[in-house]
Amino acid sequence: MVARPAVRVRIPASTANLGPGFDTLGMAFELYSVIEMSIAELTTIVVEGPELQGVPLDKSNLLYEVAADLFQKAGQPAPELLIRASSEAPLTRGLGSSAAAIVGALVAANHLAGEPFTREELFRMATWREGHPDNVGASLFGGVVVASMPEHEHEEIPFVRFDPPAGLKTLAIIPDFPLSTEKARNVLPTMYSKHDVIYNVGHSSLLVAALAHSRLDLLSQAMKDRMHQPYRAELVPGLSEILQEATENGALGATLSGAGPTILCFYQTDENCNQIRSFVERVMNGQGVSYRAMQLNPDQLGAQVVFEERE
Ligand SMILES: Nc1ncnc2c1ncn2[C@@H]1O[C@H](COP(=O)(O)OP(=O)(O)OP(=O)(O)O)[C@@H](O)[C@H]1O
Ligand SMILES: N[C@@H](CCO)C(=O)O
Repeated sequence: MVARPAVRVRIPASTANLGPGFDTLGMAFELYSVIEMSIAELTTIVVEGPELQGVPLDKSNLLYEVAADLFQKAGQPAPELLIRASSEAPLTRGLGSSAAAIVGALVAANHLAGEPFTREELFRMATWREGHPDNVGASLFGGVVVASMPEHEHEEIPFVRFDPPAGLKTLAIIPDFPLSTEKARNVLPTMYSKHDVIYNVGHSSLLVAALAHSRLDLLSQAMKDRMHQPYRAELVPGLSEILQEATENGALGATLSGAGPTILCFYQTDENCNQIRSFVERVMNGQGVSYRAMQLNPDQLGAQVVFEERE
């Protein structure tokens, strides 16, 4: 039998922005996608579980496109691939599913291609594919990642990764309706006032310092944002009320996760968590929105090759 290298990659889901750090801040969660990839005679894409139903199963699939592109960038012809994918994270909910898919396809294809690219180069490719470095940075490196977009595609993505504060817990409120990132970006203004820009620079800077130094007491102030959440509130029933009142109901801070519609509340104790759950239930029932609530732990490892074999 012909030896066919196969690789299995586990990739964490992520949140982006954390309030004011629009397109810049990301944090990874122990909520995983798994991608298996091997060279094949004919391209076949298999998806497992409920979350990935409906994605294309031909070469227009994001995973295949990203993998084929990596082989070409490495100077190798794009091979036929057998790809098997599953995801614990729902798609189009603000938990970085597209970023996890891009990162997973790059790590897997890079492995099959003989590791021609470093992790930093994969980060650069993932960032330009996704359009911003926040979710892809967190999925690739784990923990909290602060990164900014350079002007030119050939430049490295400057970033800092650090561990999330010990004891920081997250309750994700995941509405049952999808919201594409494209739609949630289209409601944003093209210009901002000097006042709002200064406001966000201040809050985002404070937030990074607070997370890096475990100053959880500062989160309620530092997570305030004027760049995207006020505009996206019209797309996410209950968001305004939760952002305004979460800290009076047990949360350290609250934020729209990425482009939404998931909302995250950070907290410390089980008692706080129960208080937040009751509060969110009142708000969402009042809005007639069905949702699920999920406790998420931070992921510290990022994308990992977990298994490699030869048939
Ligand atoms: N495993 C996958 N295989 C193929 N396509 C995928 C996969 N995961 C995500 N996608 C594509 O990414 C799209 C979702 O991307 P989108 O940016 O709208 O949402 P998200 O990444 O889940 O949320 P956010 O960017 O706000 O965190 C899906 O509709 C699908 O086209
Ligand atoms: N920073 C991005 C994350 C979603 O991809 C946004 O908020 O639009």
